[in-house]
Amino acid sequence: MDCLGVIGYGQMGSMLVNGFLTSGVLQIDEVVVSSKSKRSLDACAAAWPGIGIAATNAELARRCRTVIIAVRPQEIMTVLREIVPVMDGDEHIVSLAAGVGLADLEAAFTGSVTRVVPTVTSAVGQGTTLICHGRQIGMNDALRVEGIFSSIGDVVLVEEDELPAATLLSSCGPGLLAAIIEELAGATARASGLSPDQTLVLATGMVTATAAYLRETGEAPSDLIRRVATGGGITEVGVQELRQRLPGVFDEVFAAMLERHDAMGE
Ligand SMILES: NC(=O)c1ccc[n+]([C@@H]2O[C@H](COP(=O)([O-])OP(=O)(O)OC[C@H]3O[C@@H](n4cnc5c(N)ncnc54)[C@H](OP(=O)(O)O)[C@@H]3O)[C@@H](O)[C@H]2O)c1
Ligand code: PRO
Repeated sequence: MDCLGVIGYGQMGSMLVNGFLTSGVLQIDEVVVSSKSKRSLDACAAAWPGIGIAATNAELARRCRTVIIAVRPQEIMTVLREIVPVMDGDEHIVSLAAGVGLADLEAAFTGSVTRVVPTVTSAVGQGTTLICHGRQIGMNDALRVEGIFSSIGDVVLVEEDELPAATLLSSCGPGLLAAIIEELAGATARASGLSPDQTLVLATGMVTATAAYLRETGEAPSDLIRRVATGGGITEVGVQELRQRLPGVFDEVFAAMLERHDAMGE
């Protein structure tokens, strides 16, 4: 059987195992997991009775043709040094490590390699997984991985030089937006008698509805702003403030994050 292995049962590893098994794209006897700690492996075995548990990363690599490496970028080369010697070379390695380039991955493993950048929102079946295949990828491996990740949300293929900024938007974005929602809800609570819990419900409802409106109508954000901001009314004051300050803030935020992204692979 062509098993899929997940090395690292942390935030992403556990989210992917849950997503693939819940969606039904993979069956329980098609998935094998390894992780550093017994605690994570016990949590996995408890959540998914019958799932394959490998005692070592090398054992997982011997059992699986497709191997997703979901450890932190600083740890991926150690993992590759453990698994590559026991592999035949016709397997497919899928790296989630942000900032670790195909050149480094392909230097460690000369077979099929793919970089995948998932997003935490796939836990609720929403959001976009970015995929960038390496030079040695075959059609079957490419389609298999794209199909598996399609089961937990949208999939977009990107070139490697597009990956850093796209990662910031698709994958770091939920964290950025959560920080903005926190501020919107906090400002509302401070300016009203509403509790933080109440304003958080209002804020998440408004953000979800706004994204749905833009997606469903196809209107540009500037069109929506024109609809909301009645001339001489309230919204235009706020939008004017934000338009003055936000481009600079976001350029600075992106510059800092891109610098960190590029340093992750070092
Ligand atoms: N979080 C995101 O939203 C996100 C999005 C896109 C890409 N990524 C990428 O996904 C990767 C994982 O991120 P994460 O947020 O899931 O990190 P995380 O929660 O820290 O999980 C990393 C896991 O790796 C395991 N691990 C560490 N060394 C290992 C080894 N030698 N062998 C086997 N397992 C090992 C740890 O295992 P134990 O728990 O057993 O100690 C831990 O559970 C990173 O490369 C990150 O860049 C993350
Ligand atoms: N989460 C990982 C990080 O913050 C990679 C993209 C999203 O490093």
